[in-house]
Amino acid sequence: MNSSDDLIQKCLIDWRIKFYEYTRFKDIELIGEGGHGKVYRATHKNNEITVALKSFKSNNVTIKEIVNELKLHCKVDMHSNIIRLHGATKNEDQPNLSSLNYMFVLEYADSGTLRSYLRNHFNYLSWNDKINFALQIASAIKSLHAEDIIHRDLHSNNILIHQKNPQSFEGSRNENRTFIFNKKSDVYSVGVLLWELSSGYPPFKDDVKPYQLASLIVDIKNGVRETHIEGTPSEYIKIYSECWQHNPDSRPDIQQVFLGLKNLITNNKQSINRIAQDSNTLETHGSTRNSLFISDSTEGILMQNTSSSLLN
Ligand SMILES: Nc1ncnc2c1ncn2[C@@H]1O[C@H](COP(=O)(O)OP(=O)(O)OP(=O)(O)O)[C@@H](O)[C@H]1O
Repeated sequence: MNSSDDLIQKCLIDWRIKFYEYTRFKDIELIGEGGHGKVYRATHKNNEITVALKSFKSNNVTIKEIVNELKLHCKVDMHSNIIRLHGATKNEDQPNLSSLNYMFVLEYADSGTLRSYLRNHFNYLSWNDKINFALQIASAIKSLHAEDIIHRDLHSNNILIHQKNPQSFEGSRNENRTFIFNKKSDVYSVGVLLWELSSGYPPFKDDVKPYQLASLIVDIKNGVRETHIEGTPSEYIKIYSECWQHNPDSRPDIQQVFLGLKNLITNNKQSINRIAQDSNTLETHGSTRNSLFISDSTEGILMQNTSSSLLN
């Protein structure tokens, strides 16, 4: 055992993180790769639960960063919209590698990233679904900020969908970034995500050819923003426009964003009830009305971890 092993093992003990024997996993299959290393899907032999195993490339990540990421996961592990850390494992099949053959054992999200989900399913989403997704994102960031954790890298490829519920899953590991990030930077990113939920695609998607990138960045710094998508509820526009204000001090905090979205859902439900009542009244007078403009699927937030309704 080397000193890196010692550090990780100490962290597992201190933070009461469960260790799983690597041999207890079967059907291990590569499903993705990010800056830090590869991600595999696997099934635990005892209980048939599917998990994600996240590995680390020794060149790209330091032990300190891995230990920090473990601690971050532990701090926010209670939130249903943040991918749960089940524990850690170690791939002993590769004894020549450094201790970075440790892997995280994570909750598995079954429906890909938010960006790909929007690409494939946008036309099937009601406004209620979109606001519901927005609320879940705000709720996850609210719980990070409550622990004074800043995400710093929030975008639709960092949010995974599990049975239709978005789970924001990555605390940022990059401590050496040049930019200074604060909670209001996350709020800006939430504003951009809310716009993406209204459009189905990331901002300025047609303007980001390499030769246009530099001028686009200057434009954005000068306050240029995407145009609103027709049909977007005005209260929703107000929320994301406040989030992406140029001056960070003018942006709301995440709690305010969360409450704004929650009110929007409550108001929509009241509209639905009103329409349903109108509809009943009309039916008793011999006419029919099929005009529910928002499907009532907000239970997704309440029914986390059930097969029909959950949100990375
Ligand atoms: N818990 C998970 N469940 C299902 N798929 C996952 C999970 N974690 C990661 N993936 C898949 O693996 C891909 C890469 O994940 P990773 O965490 O490396 O993303 P990244 O944010 O691009 O990387 P980094 O944070 O290192 O820059 C994801 O885009 C996703 O498709």
